[in-house]
Amino acid sequence: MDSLTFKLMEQYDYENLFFCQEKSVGLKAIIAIHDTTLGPAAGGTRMWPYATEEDAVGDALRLARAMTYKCAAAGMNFGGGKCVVIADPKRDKTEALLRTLGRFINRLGGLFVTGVDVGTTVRDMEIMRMESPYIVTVSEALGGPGDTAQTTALGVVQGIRACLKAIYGSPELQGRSVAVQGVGGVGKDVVERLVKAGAIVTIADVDQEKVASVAAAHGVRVVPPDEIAQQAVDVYCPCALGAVLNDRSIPELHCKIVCGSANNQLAEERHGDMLEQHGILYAPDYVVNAGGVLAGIDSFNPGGFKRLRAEETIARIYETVEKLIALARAQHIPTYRAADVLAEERIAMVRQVKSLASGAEKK
Ligand SMILES: NC(=O)c1ccc[n+]([C@@H]2O[C@H](COP(=O)([O-])OP(=O)(O)OC[C@H]3O[C@@H](n4cnc5c(N)ncnc54)[C@H](O)[C@@H]3O)[C@@H](O)[C@H]2O)c1
Repeated sequence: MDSLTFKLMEQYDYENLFFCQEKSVGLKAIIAIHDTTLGPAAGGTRMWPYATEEDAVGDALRLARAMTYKCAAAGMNFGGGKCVVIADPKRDKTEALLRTLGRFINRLGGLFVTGVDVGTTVRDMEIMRMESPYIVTVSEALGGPGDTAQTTALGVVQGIRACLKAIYGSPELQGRSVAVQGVGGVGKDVVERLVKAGAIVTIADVDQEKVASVAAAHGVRVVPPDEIAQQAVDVYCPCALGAVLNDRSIPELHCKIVCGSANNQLAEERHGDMLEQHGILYAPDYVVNAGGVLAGIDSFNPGGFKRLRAEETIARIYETVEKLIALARAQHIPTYRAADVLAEERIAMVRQVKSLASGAEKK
């Protein structure tokens, strides 16, 4: 009889689930590999004090599958994976734990490549990198992109431009109004790019120090955190939390476009349909926030990470968003669904190409 774990894996056709354990350093980690049709599985390493093992397995599987779609839609030759470490990043993180995890990842021989996620930092990746070359978001000095907030911000702004083109016929930011929720790593850089391009920006953050520093640097308007989503603007740009698009918030939105970096913005998939019914164009989060992963993956190109080359690739998020909006319009489906269709079609195409090529090799 199948175990619960196999049932979970069968649900979305996962390839592998690796459990990594080393009692002497307090390491308990799970690496989920969803689909490697396009190439090795890419995904961050998350450290979180999960209440139960089931929660950790569930998170690893869910996040690995999301990475398959993110990589496929972004045109990467990588599949989806994720590593979760069951630990409290404030209390349990040690060099020994990180290096041991690095060794486990190395043992997979490149099946899984990883970088920073919730609860881990560039410095942690540099420690893991001592044990494995398959750790990517290290500093530029070590051949990686370093902090990926700026590259993620570039992708978000490209997404905003593509949406503006679809709604107003021009991608110009000059004179367009944008409400940015959260001015942390990504949001701060989004604001800088928007202001430079002549947009009228309003910001909010629960951290008053961050708000004050961004407002002073760019002269943007500040509103309280609970008012940012309701601003009458062209674009609402969530760069803080997930699930901000829900039954309560959507009827209160006064924007034409939602495009931001926050992960899992739709509380449920049906909220993507609800946005459509309200006449709001939604740029799927996993498409527009792929800049960080694209930067990390660039490290595998000849000569290691090159900022200019990575930025050129990230700038193509504009074309991806354009393409998925066109598909959504042609097939009368919401944009979140169109993004999934794009990703699924690309995986199916590569699967077919690979089967043709292996057929040719046999001849
Ligand atoms: N950093 C990346 O490369 C990257 C890549 C992909 C996706 N993302 C996602 O983008 C989002 C932002 O990432 P980040 O790296 O800038 O994180 P961050 O922690 O640096 O910034 C988040 C900011 O949101 C603020 N915030 C929290 N709750 C808020 C609220 N209710 N209202 C307003 N502001 C609030 C925080 O104070 C913080 O300043 C996250 O959802 C993250 O998962 C980030």
